[in-house]
Amino acid sequence: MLEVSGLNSYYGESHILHGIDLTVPAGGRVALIGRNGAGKSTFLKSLMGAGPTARGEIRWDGRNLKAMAPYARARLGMAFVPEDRRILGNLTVFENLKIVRGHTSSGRMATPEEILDQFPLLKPLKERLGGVLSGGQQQLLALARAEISNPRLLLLDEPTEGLAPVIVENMVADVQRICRNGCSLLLCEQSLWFSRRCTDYVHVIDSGRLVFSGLWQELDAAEDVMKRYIGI
Ligand SMILES: Nc1ncnc2c1ncn2[C@@H]1O[C@H](COP(=O)(O)OP(=O)(O)OP(=O)(O)O)[C@@H](O)[C@H]1O
Repeated sequence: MLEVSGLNSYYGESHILHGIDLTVPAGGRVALIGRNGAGKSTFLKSLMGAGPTARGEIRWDGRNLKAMAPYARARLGMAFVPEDRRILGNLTVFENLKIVRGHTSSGRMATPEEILDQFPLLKPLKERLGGVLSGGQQQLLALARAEISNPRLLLLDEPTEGLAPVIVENMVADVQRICRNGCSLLLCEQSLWFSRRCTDYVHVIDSGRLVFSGLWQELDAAEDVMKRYIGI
């Protein structure tokens, strides 16, 4: 479904990503893990065409996305949840969900009420302004907002950063449910605990280069990679 090959990304003169090859098949659940500054956010922003200058191939169902604006990529079914979540602070939880538009190839979109039924921690906060939610509540809302658009691929940028363990545990169940409903996942994370529960395949990135790609059990066996790039 998503095929990236030879991706190089730049901020001005700064060359951040170096020749990334990565595929997310339909129904696939893929993690990209790495330390702060390794290039995870830059990779997701490159996929969305939002920020860095990207060279190389980004294909969606075989179609090159190069000339496509971010909103057009979203309409293909890519739902990007950025690290800063972008919740609209002056709108309520309900309104934040109400304003989402689905991608054109999707079937019927869920209603905000239906989505809130899936997020029991969010449901009682329906009338609360986005700006007064806790970090964890905002992250759940960002996930609900992504799910309501009925995406084919969910792109999550460090969803667990700064969140309480109980929220993170809840989020595992939410992400697993979204994937069970047929959505593919590309998860950028530093949390190994969360990543291994949500994905089957893992890439490790360091200084803008992939230094490992394989199954989780293969990563567990690659002690040098664990020590050198993940600090375990
Ligand atoms: N807008 C920008 N302009 C210039 N350089 C940037 C910009 N955003 C990020 N960088 C640099 O690109 C490199 C990769 O950053 P990126 O945010 O992609 O890393 P990351 O793996 O997502 O880590 P983090 O968890 O800290 O966000 C870093 O060296 C960072 O300083």
